[in-house]
Amino acid sequence: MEVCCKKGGDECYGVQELKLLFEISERLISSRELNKDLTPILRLVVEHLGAERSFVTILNRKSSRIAIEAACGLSSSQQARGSYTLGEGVIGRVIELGQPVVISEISKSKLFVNKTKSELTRDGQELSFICVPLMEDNQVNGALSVIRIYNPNISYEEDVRLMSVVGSLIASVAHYQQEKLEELELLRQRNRDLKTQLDSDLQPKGMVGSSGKMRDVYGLISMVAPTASTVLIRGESGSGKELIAESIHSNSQRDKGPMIKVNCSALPDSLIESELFGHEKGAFTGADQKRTGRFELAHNGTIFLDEIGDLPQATQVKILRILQEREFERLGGTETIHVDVRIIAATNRNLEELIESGEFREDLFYRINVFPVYLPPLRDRREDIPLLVDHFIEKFNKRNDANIKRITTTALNMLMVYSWPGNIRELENCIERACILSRDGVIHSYQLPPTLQTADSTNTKSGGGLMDSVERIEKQLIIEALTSTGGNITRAAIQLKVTERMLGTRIKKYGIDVWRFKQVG
Ligand SMILES: Nc1ncnc2c1ncn2[C@@H]1O[C@H](COP(=O)(O)OP(=O)(O)OP(=O)(O)O)[C@@H](O)[C@H]1O
Repeated sequence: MEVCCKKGGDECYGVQELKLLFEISERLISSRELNKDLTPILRLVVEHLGAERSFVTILNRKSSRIAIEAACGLSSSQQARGSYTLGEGVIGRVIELGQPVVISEISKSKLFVNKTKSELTRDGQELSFICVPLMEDNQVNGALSVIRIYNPNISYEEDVRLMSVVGSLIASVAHYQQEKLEELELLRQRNRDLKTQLDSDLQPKGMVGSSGKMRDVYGLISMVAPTASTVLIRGESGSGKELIAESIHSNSQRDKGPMIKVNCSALPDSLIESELFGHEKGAFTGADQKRTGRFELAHNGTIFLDEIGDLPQATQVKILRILQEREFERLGGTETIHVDVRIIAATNRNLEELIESGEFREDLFYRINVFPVYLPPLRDRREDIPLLVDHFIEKFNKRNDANIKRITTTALNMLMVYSWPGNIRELENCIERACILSRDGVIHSYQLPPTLQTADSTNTKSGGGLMDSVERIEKQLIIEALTSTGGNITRAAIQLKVTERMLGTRIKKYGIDVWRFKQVG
């Protein structure tokens, strides 16, 4: 096949052209992000044509604005300035009319608006501007432009022809990628909407935490709440069992009915039955009036039996009967009382072990263990800590009419590494205390309780004396200042209101590695 050969030399122009187009199409086909991959393609065009610069402008159909998408030979500020309206300047006109335009000497042209504020001549030589439309399906989506040194002996026809081919390659891939991106963005948006809807549907009111483990719990709650099933909530003390019970009740069909709470471990054995089932007048010494028990009070609602593992054996039998037959008698009474009550039980004890040791009835266990919900301890869902901290700060700000704005990174880090044996209750107390201690609207690490001030979390050896505590606080303050100033000793010293020299001495004394705080990039 004979290739159109306009120039002589080692390699004829037609073969070079084909090579260029082949390389450009290969790059375009394998491109994943066109705007990133366009610059090397423009570089190839610039090199091939011996040009100065080249850039691609894209028309945004919604705003009718034209902006530079990628460039070779333009600085980022020049690129940012390259914004046109339809019909404005050469580029605006090419895109509006869908026709190529060539300006042989741009310094003499009125049409060339030079929005990018680039040089109009190069070393005293005139520059030419060649601009072709990017067409796809008879629609103009943008333009490909090249600026090269003016040479009256070169025909621009060749350049326009080559650039039109490159332009149509870019346009078809851009169009395809644009469609794919729009489709992907649409799917992402739909996914986000569904997720938000699902999260807000599932997350019970007043419950904070979006960790995977908590989302599983929310899922279980949303499934079991509308049913009449007995629920057993298991989890360590302070992990939020009562909150879960409340949300099961408020999301059930009994939400208009009462929610009665009984802490089975708080009542002595002698009182528990009278508390739960009530008593008739004269049932025992001191029972000078009839009393309605909690089960009766919970009629048409929910009863929450907290710490069910602490119930005495005799009471366990009566609860079993209620679960099976929904009936009981008051202490000292003969009348059988029927109730419509949903039971939610909770425990932080190992019921299986209690069954083994004979302290808990196996038949009752199977009756209450219909739908167990296991609440993970806080140390297993540390990602919820920042959200919980914000939640509690807001809660205490409201309650105390205070204005605590934030917690320092060091303090938050200490909360993140602590093991939280008392779970969310302990975290809540810890934040309440720190909010009271804070004097500058910020929670600092030294305002956290001593249990958190361990060698592990502060990286200091713990000691018991006053001087040890002072040193620990001093070190923490220095670390916080270095963290907030990105390791800038001058600014850290100003923040701490000490001289740089004094700060330097302390940094040395505590062996603080300042480089650790330097911001990268
Ligand atoms: N997910 C949560 N979001 C916000 N606050 C929570 C959450 N979980 C628990 N809390 C708060 O933590 C405290 C302890 O929670 P709760 O009383 O429900 O724990 P518990 O497991 O029932 O404790 P115990 O076993 O000691 O009875 C409460 O003040 C509660 O409001």
